Amino acid sequence: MNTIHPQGLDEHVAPAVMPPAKIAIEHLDVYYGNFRALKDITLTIPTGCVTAFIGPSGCGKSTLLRSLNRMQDLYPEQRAVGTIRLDDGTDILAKDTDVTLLRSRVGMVFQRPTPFPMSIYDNIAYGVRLREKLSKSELNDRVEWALKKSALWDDVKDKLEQPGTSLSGGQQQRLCIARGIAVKPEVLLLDEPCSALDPISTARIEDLIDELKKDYTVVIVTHSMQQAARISDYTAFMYLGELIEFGSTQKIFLQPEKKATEDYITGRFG
Ligand SMILES: Nc1ncnc2c1ncn2[C@@H]1O[C@H](COP(=O)(O)OP(=O)(O)OP(=O)(O)O)[C@@H](O)[C@H]1O
Repeated sequence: MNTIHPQGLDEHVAPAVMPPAKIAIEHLDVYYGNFRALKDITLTIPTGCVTAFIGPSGCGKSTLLRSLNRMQDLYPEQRAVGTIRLDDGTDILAKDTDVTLLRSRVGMVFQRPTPFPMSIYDNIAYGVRLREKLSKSELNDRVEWALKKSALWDDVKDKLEQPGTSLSGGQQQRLCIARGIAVKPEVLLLDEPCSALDPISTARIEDLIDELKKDYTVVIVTHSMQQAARISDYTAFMYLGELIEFGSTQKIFLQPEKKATEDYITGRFG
């Protein structure tokens, strides 16, 4: 089979047995008005791994990612139908599920860095204050912890009162990741987190994702197959709203079972 062997692929050998599901998606359809953007998706997201969603533009990667913390709720014309369960049995799409609590368990970082219009410190502390009653020193510790985890502490420790928007693009994205992990989510959803970044900032975020999977389950949408190969343990290939193939990243890149996957991986379309 004619496949490519991207750099970094060898470093990510998925466990021989797939870890238990952190999130189990069953028969998921998502609609924008009458348009069915996701078609009968069934997929498990393994615990403590990085799972990448890849596929050509418009195939439904972001739609699938956004359904994992019910972003569709924010738009009346969008509708998700099916079942998505967390490992403790929480039915993510159920009407009576507490969406605020869900989003603190399943956090999201967007494509473009979106610091809040407040200080670096408050960008991190804001979500924590909403959810937990911490003393000032506990809050300071949490802010420091999140900034250290996001490899940003050394850059900002002397200017925590400056606006988040005063940072560079790459630093702002690390700030958004710090904000995401400060509330201690179980799952971190990353929607093309490097698309607005230069190669050096991208490399730092990729290193960070590698670190984060020690504590979190990470799901990432990426346009870059090289990036998927470098950082993910499992890969889901999507096409026209369907899940075509899911497996270890090694297998998807080196021995895809479906012709469409092979064609995409080898650059014949997309
Ligand atoms: N707000 C919306 N209203 C109507 N249709 C939408 C909306 N957002 C996405 N779609 C459609 O749903 C389908 C899936 O879009 P989605 O953004 O999930 O794809 P994607 O794979 O993430 O694409 P890209 O790689 O370009 O970001 C596409 O056909 C898109 O046109």
